[in-house]
Amino acid sequence: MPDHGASLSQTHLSRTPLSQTHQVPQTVEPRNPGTALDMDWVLRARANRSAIERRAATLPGRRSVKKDFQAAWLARAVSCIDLTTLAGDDTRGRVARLCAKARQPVRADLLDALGLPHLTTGAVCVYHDMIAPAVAALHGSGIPVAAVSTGFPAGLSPFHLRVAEIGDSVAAGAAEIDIVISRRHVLTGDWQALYDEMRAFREACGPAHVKAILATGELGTLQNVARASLVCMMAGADFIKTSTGKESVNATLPVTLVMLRAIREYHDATGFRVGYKPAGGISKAKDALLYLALIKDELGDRWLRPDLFRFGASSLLGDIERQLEHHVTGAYSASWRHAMS
Ligand SMILES: O=C[C@H](O)COP(=O)(O)O
Repeated sequence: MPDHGASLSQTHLSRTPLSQTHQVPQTVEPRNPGTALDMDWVLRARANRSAIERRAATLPGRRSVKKDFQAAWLARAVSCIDLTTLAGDDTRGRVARLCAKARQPVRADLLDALGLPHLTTGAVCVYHDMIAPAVAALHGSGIPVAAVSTGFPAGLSPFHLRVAEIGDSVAAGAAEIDIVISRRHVLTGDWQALYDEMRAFREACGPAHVKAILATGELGTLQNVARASLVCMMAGADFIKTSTGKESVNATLPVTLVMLRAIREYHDATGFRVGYKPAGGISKAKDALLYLALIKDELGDRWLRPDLFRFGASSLLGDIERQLEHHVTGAYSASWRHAMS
Protein backbone atom coordinates (compact mmCIF):
# COMPACT_ATOMS: atom_id res chain seq x y z
CA MET A 1 0.00 0.00 0.00
CA PRO A 2 1.27 3.49 -0.70
CA ASP A 3 2.33 5.25 2.50
CA HIS A 4 0.51 8.52 1.86
CA GLY A 5 1.83 11.40 3.88
CA ALA A 6 5.16 9.89 4.97
CA SER A 7 7.92 12.46 4.79
CA LEU A 8 10.82 11.50 2.57
CA SER A 9 13.26 11.70 5.44
CA GLN A 10 11.33 8.89 7.11
CA THR A 11 11.16 6.64 4.11
CA HIS A 12 12.74 3.27 3.65
CA LEU A 13 14.75 4.57 0.73
CA SER A 14 16.14 7.47 2.72
CA ARG A 15 17.29 5.25 5.55
CA THR A 16 18.90 2.80 3.16
CA PRO A 17 22.71 3.04 3.19
CA LEU A 18 23.97 4.69 0.03
CA SER A 19 25.83 1.53 -0.93
CA GLN A 20 22.53 -0.35 -1.24
CA THR A 21 20.39 2.15 -3.09
CA HIS A 22 21.33 0.91 -6.53
CA GLN A 23 20.64 -2.72 -5.77
CA VAL A 24 17.41 -3.66 -7.46
CA PRO A 25 15.73 -6.77 -6.08
CA GLN A 26 15.45 -9.48 -8.70
CA THR A 27 11.66 -9.65 -8.53
CA VAL A 28 10.14 -10.57 -11.84
CA GLU A 29 6.98 -8.60 -12.37
CA PRO A 30 4.40 -10.54 -14.42
CA ARG A 31 3.70 -8.66 -17.66
CA ASN A 32 0.38 -6.92 -17.95
CA PRO A 33 -1.60 -9.10 -20.40
CA GLY A 34 -4.34 -6.49 -20.77
CA THR A 35 -8.07 -6.97 -20.43
CA ALA A 36 -11.11 -6.59 -22.63
CA LEU A 37 -11.99 -2.98 -23.40
CA ASP A 38 -14.30 -1.94 -20.57
CA MET A 39 -16.10 1.13 -21.90
CA ASP A 40 -18.05 1.72 -18.67
CA TRP A 41 -14.79 1.92 -16.75
CA VAL A 42 -13.20 4.19 -19.37
CA LEU A 43 -16.13 6.61 -19.40
CA ARG A 44 -16.30 6.69 -15.60
CA ALA A 45 -12.75 8.12 -15.49
CA ARG A 46 -12.78 11.77 -14.53
CA ALA A 47 -10.08 14.29 -13.60
CA ASN A 48 -10.70 17.32 -11.38
CA ARG A 49 -8.21 19.75 -12.88
CA SER A 50 -8.21 22.34 -10.11
CA ALA A 51 -7.78 19.75 -7.33
CA ILE A 52 -5.02 18.01 -9.28
CA GLU A 53 -3.19 21.26 -10.02
CA ARG A 54 -3.49 22.32 -6.38
CA ARG A 55 -1.99 19.06 -5.17
CA ALA A 56 0.85 19.24 -7.72
CA ALA A 57 1.60 22.86 -6.82
CA THR A 58 2.00 22.11 -3.12
CA LEU A 59 4.37 19.19 -3.65
CA PRO A 60 7.65 21.18 -3.79
CA GLY A 61 6.91 22.82 -0.42
CA ARG A 62 5.94 19.57 1.29
CA ARG A 63 8.71 17.32 0.07
CA SER A 64 12.43 17.80 0.48
CA VAL A 65 15.37 15.54 1.17
CA LYS A 66 18.84 16.64 2.22
CA LYS A 67 22.41 15.41 2.38
CA ASP A 68 22.93 11.62 2.33
CA PHE A 69 19.23 11.01 1.83
CA GLN A 70 19.24 13.26 -1.19
CA ALA A 71 22.29 11.53 -2.67
CA ALA A 72 20.56 8.16 -2.18
CA TRP A 73 17.47 9.36 -4.00
CA LEU A 74 19.54 10.85 -6.81
CA ALA A 75 21.42 7.58 -7.24
CA ARG A 76 18.06 5.85 -7.50
CA ALA A 77 16.96 8.39 -10.10
CA VAL A 78 20.05 7.62 -12.19
CA SER A 79 19.22 3.91 -12.19
CA CYS A 80 15.78 4.81 -13.59
CA ILE A 81 16.91 7.02 -16.49
CA ASP A 82 16.29 6.01 -20.10
CA LEU A 83 19.33 7.89 -21.33
CA THR A 84 18.06 9.33 -24.57
CA THR A 85 19.25 10.76 -27.84
CA LEU A 86 16.56 11.40 -30.45
CA ALA A 87 18.08 13.88 -32.83
CA GLY A 88 18.24 14.03 -36.61
CA ASP A 89 22.02 14.35 -36.43
CA ASP A 90 22.58 11.26 -34.24
CA THR A 91 25.63 9.27 -35.31
CA ARG A 92 27.16 5.95 -34.29
CA GLY A 93 29.83 7.89 -32.45
CA ARG A 94 27.35 9.91 -30.41
CA VAL A 95 25.40 6.78 -29.54
CA ALA A 96 28.60 4.97 -28.52
CA ARG A 97 29.49 7.86 -26.19
CA LEU A 98 25.97 7.84 -24.76
CA CYS A 99 26.23 4.11 -24.11
CA ALA A 100 29.58 4.56 -22.36
CA LYS A 101 27.83 7.11 -20.16
CA ALA A 102 24.97 4.66 -19.48
CA ARG A 103 27.51 2.06 -18.33
CA GLN A 104 29.20 4.57 -16.03
CA PRO A 105 26.72 7.39 -15.44
CA VAL A 106 28.56 8.86 -12.47
CA ARG A 107 32.36 9.36 -12.26
CA ALA A 108 34.19 6.54 -10.49
CA ASP A 109 35.69 8.82 -7.83
CA LEU A 110 32.23 10.13 -6.93
CA LEU A 111 30.83 6.60 -6.76
CA ASP A 112 33.72 5.57 -4.51
CA ALA A 113 33.13 8.51 -2.20
CA LEU A 114 29.42 7.66 -2.05
CA GLY A 115 30.13 3.98 -1.42
CA LEU A 116 28.40 2.93 -4.63
CA PRO A 117 30.37 0.15 -6.35
CA HIS A 118 28.23 -0.03 -9.48
CA LEU A 119 25.50 2.05 -11.05
CA THR A 120 24.05 2.13 -14.55
CA THR A 121 21.12 3.88 -16.18
CA GLY A 122 17.86 1.98 -16.76
CA ALA A 123 18.20 1.88 -20.55
CA VAL A 124 19.46 3.78 -23.58
CA CYS A 125 16.72 5.15 -25.85
CA VAL A 126 17.32 5.80 -29.56
CA TYR A 127 15.75 5.86 -33.04
CA HIS A 128 15.60 2.63 -35.03
CA ASP A 129 18.76 3.22 -37.06
CA MET A 130 20.81 3.63 -33.89
CA ILE A 131 19.69 0.33 -32.29
CA ALA A 132 22.54 -1.76 -33.72
CA PRO A 133 25.32 0.58 -32.57
CA ALA A 134 23.68 0.87 -29.16
CA VAL A 135 23.32 -2.91 -28.79
CA ALA A 136 26.99 -3.32 -29.75
CA ALA A 137 28.16 -0.62 -27.36
CA LEU A 138 26.13 -2.04 -24.46
CA HIS A 139 27.12 -5.67 -25.04
CA GLY A 140 27.62 -7.49 -21.74
CA SER A 141 26.32 -4.62 -19.63
CA GLY A 142 22.75 -5.88 -19.18
CA ILE A 143 21.48 -2.41 -20.09
CA PRO A 144 18.53 -2.71 -22.50
CA VAL A 145 18.13 -0.67 -25.67
CA ALA A 146 14.78 1.07 -26.07
CA ALA A 147 13.68 2.25 -29.51
CA VAL A 148 11.06 4.85 -30.30
CA SER A 149 8.73 3.54 -32.97
CA THR A 150 5.46 3.70 -34.92
CA GLY A 151 6.30 6.88 -36.82
CA PHE A 152 7.65 8.68 -33.75
CA PRO A 153 6.94 11.44 -32.84
CA ALA A 154 3.64 12.17 -34.70
CA GLY A 155 2.56 8.56 -35.36
CA LEU A 156 0.93 9.47 -38.64
CA SER A 157 2.61 7.06 -41.05
CA PRO A 158 0.55 4.20 -42.58
CA PHE A 159 -0.60 1.72 -39.95
CA HIS A 160 1.05 -1.31 -41.58
CA LEU A 161 4.38 0.54 -41.66
CA ARG A 162 4.05 1.45 -37.98
CA VAL A 163 3.48 -2.20 -37.09
CA ALA A 164 6.33 -3.34 -39.33
CA GLU A 165 8.66 -0.78 -37.76
CA ILE A 166 8.13 -2.42 -34.38
CA GLY A 167 9.06 -5.85 -35.78
CA ASP A 168 12.20 -4.42 -37.42
CA SER A 169 13.30 -2.77 -34.18
CA VAL A 170 12.76 -5.93 -32.14
CA ALA A 171 14.73 -7.90 -34.75
CA ALA A 172 17.53 -5.33 -34.52
CA GLY A 173 17.84 -5.98 -30.79
CA ALA A 174 15.58 -3.47 -29.03
CA ALA A 175 14.27 -4.96 -25.79
CA GLU A 176 11.86 -2.09 -25.21
CA ILE A 177 9.68 -0.30 -27.76
CA ASP A 178 8.30 3.19 -27.11
CA ILE A 179 5.26 3.50 -29.39
CA VAL A 180 3.26 6.68 -30.01
CA ILE A 181 -0.52 6.46 -29.97
CA SER A 182 -2.77 8.14 -32.54
CA ARG A 183 -3.84 11.29 -30.72
CA ARG A 184 -6.89 11.64 -33.00
CA HIS A 185 -8.44 8.49 -31.51
CA VAL A 186 -8.39 10.19 -28.10
CA LEU A 187 -9.51 13.59 -29.37
CA THR A 188 -12.51 12.01 -31.13
CA GLY A 189 -13.31 9.63 -28.26
CA ASP A 190 -12.75 6.57 -30.46
CA TRP A 191 -11.59 4.33 -27.61
CA GLN A 192 -12.16 1.14 -29.58
CA ALA A 193 -9.75 2.36 -32.27
CA LEU A 194 -7.15 3.29 -29.64
CA TYR A 195 -7.55 -0.11 -27.98
CA ASP A 196 -7.23 -2.02 -31.27
CA GLU A 197 -4.17 0.00 -32.29
CA MET A 198 -2.46 -0.56 -28.96
CA ARG A 199 -3.30 -4.29 -29.03
CA ALA A 200 -1.69 -4.59 -32.47
CA PHE A 201 1.42 -2.72 -31.28
CA ARG A 202 1.70 -4.91 -28.20
CA GLU A 203 1.39 -8.06 -30.31
CA ALA A 204 4.05 -6.84 -32.74
CA CYS A 205 6.42 -6.27 -29.81
CA GLY A 206 6.41 -9.97 -28.87
CA PRO A 207 8.80 -10.37 -25.94
CA ALA A 208 9.92 -6.73 -26.03
CA HIS A 209 8.23 -4.53 -23.46
CA VAL A 210 6.03 -1.79 -24.84
CA LYS A 211 5.76 1.74 -23.53
CA ALA A 212 2.72 3.66 -24.75
CA ILE A 213 3.53 7.33 -25.35
CA LEU A 214 0.31 9.30 -24.91
CA ALA A 215 1.70 12.70 -25.99
CA THR A 216 -0.34 14.21 -23.17
CA GLY A 217 0.38 17.78 -24.27
CA GLU A 218 -1.77 17.08 -27.35
CA LEU A 219 -4.70 15.31 -25.67
CA GLY A 220 -6.64 18.42 -24.70
CA THR A 221 -7.86 17.53 -21.20
CA LEU A 222 -6.73 15.65 -18.11
CA GLN A 223 -9.85 13.52 -18.45
CA ASN A 224 -8.62 12.40 -21.87
CA VAL A 225 -5.24 11.59 -20.28
CA ALA A 226 -6.98 9.43 -17.65
CA ARG A 227 -9.09 7.61 -20.25
CA ALA A 228 -6.22 7.08 -22.71
CA SER A 229 -4.08 5.72 -19.85
CA LEU A 230 -6.75 3.16 -18.95
CA VAL A 231 -7.36 2.10 -22.56
CA CYS A 232 -3.64 1.57 -23.22
CA MET A 233 -3.30 -0.51 -20.05
CA MET A 234 -6.39 -2.56 -20.99
CA ALA A 235 -4.71 -3.19 -24.36
CA GLY A 236 -1.59 -4.55 -22.65
CA ALA A 237 0.86 -1.64 -22.27
CA ASP A 238 3.80 -2.50 -20.00
CA PHE A 239 4.43 1.20 -19.34
CA ILE A 240 2.51 4.38 -19.99
CA LYS A 241 4.68 7.36 -20.91
CA THR A 242 3.75 11.02 -21.01
CA SER A 243 5.44 12.50 -24.04
CA THR A 244 7.80 12.23 -26.96
CA GLY A 245 9.80 15.24 -25.81
CA LYS A 246 8.81 16.92 -29.10
CA GLU A 247 5.41 18.34 -28.05
CA SER A 248 5.23 21.95 -26.89
CA VAL A 249 4.14 20.70 -23.43
CA ASN A 250 5.77 17.51 -22.21
CA ALA A 251 5.89 15.85 -18.75
CA THR A 252 4.19 17.80 -15.94
CA LEU A 253 3.31 16.98 -12.34
CA PRO A 254 -0.49 17.29 -12.86
CA VAL A 255 -0.39 14.88 -15.81
CA THR A 256 1.79 12.58 -13.72
CA LEU A 257 -0.77 12.59 -10.91
CA VAL A 258 -3.55 11.60 -13.33
CA MET A 259 -1.50 8.82 -14.91
CA LEU A 260 -0.28 7.44 -11.56
CA ARG A 261 -3.83 7.28 -10.28
CA ALA A 262 -4.91 5.42 -13.42
CA ILE A 263 -2.05 2.96 -12.84
CA ARG A 264 -3.15 2.50 -9.22
CA GLU A 265 -6.77 1.96 -10.24
CA TYR A 266 -5.71 -0.57 -12.88
CA HIS A 267 -3.56 -2.43 -10.34
CA ASP A 268 -6.39 -2.47 -7.79
CA ALA A 269 -8.78 -3.90 -10.39
CA THR A 270 -6.50 -6.41 -12.17
CA GLY A 271 -3.52 -7.08 -9.88
CA PHE A 272 -1.08 -6.06 -12.66
CA ARG A 273 1.52 -3.35 -12.15
CA VAL A 274 2.06 -1.07 -15.14
CA GLY A 275 5.15 1.13 -15.23
CA TYR A 276 5.32 4.90 -15.60
CA LYS A 277 7.70 7.04 -17.67
CA PRO A 278 7.57 10.82 -17.56
CA ALA A 279 9.56 12.19 -20.51
CA GLY A 280 10.50 15.50 -22.04
CA GLY A 281 11.87 18.57 -20.34
CA ILE A 282 13.01 16.89 -17.12
CA SER A 283 16.55 18.20 -16.81
CA LYS A 284 17.05 19.19 -13.15
CA ALA A 285 17.88 16.94 -10.20
CA LYS A 286 15.39 18.78 -7.99
CA ASP A 287 12.59 18.01 -10.46
CA ALA A 288 13.58 14.35 -10.54
CA LEU A 289 13.22 14.28 -6.74
CA LEU A 290 9.69 15.66 -7.02
CA TYR A 291 8.70 12.93 -9.45
CA LEU A 292 10.12 10.24 -7.18
CA ALA A 293 8.28 11.71 -4.18
CA LEU A 294 4.99 11.77 -6.07
CA ILE A 295 5.40 8.15 -7.15
CA LYS A 296 6.22 7.09 -3.60
CA ASP A 297 3.12 8.91 -2.33
CA GLU A 298 0.74 7.63 -4.98
CA LEU A 299 2.00 4.11 -5.73
CA GLY A 300 4.51 3.18 -3.03
CA ASP A 301 8.10 1.92 -2.99
CA ARG A 302 7.55 -0.96 -5.39
CA TRP A 303 7.25 1.49 -8.28
CA LEU A 304 10.56 3.20 -7.46
CA ARG A 305 12.55 0.61 -9.41
CA PRO A 306 13.66 0.61 -13.03
CA ASP A 307 11.33 -2.24 -13.97
CA LEU A 308 8.35 0.02 -13.15
CA PHE A 309 9.69 3.54 -13.43
CA ARG A 310 11.86 5.45 -15.91
CA PHE A 311 12.70 9.04 -16.64
CA GLY A 312 12.88 9.75 -20.38
CA ALA A 313 15.61 12.36 -20.41
CA SER A 314 18.53 13.53 -22.49
CA SER A 315 20.12 16.02 -20.09
CA LEU A 316 18.95 15.11 -16.55
CA LEU A 317 21.96 12.93 -15.80
CA GLY A 318 24.43 15.81 -16.11
CA ASP A 319 22.63 17.85 -13.44
CA ILE A 320 22.34 14.86 -11.11
CA GLU A 321 26.06 14.20 -11.47
CA ARG A 322 26.78 17.85 -10.60
CA GLN A 323 24.63 17.56 -7.47
CA LEU A 324 26.40 14.36 -6.45
CA GLU A 325 29.77 16.03 -6.98
CA HIS A 326 28.62 18.89 -4.77
CA HIS A 327 27.53 16.36 -2.15
CA VAL A 328 30.99 14.76 -2.18
CA THR A 329 33.25 17.81 -2.60
CA GLY A 330 31.13 20.76 -1.44
CA ALA A 331 31.71 22.50 -4.78
CA TYR A 332 29.70 22.70 -7.98
CA SER A 333 31.40 21.91 -11.26
CA ALA A 334 30.56 23.42 -14.63
CA SER A 335 28.09 21.26 -16.54
CA TRP A 336 30.53 20.83 -19.45
CA ARG A 337 32.85 18.84 -17.19
CA HIS A 338 30.36 15.97 -17.17
CA ALA A 339 30.41 13.93 -20.35
CA MET A 340 27.16 13.86 -22.39
CA SER A 341 25.56 16.11 -19.81
O1 LIG B 1 11.75 10.27 -24.28
C1 LIG B 1 12.61 11.09 -24.07
C2 LIG B 1 12.55 12.51 -24.47
O2 LIG B 1 12.54 12.65 -25.84
C3 LIG B 1 13.70 13.26 -23.87
O3 LIG B 1 13.34 14.60 -23.80
P1 LIG B 1 14.40 15.70 -23.31
O4 LIG B 1 15.42 15.81 -24.41
O5 LIG B 1 13.59 16.94 -23.14
O6 LIG B 1 15.05 15.24 -22.04
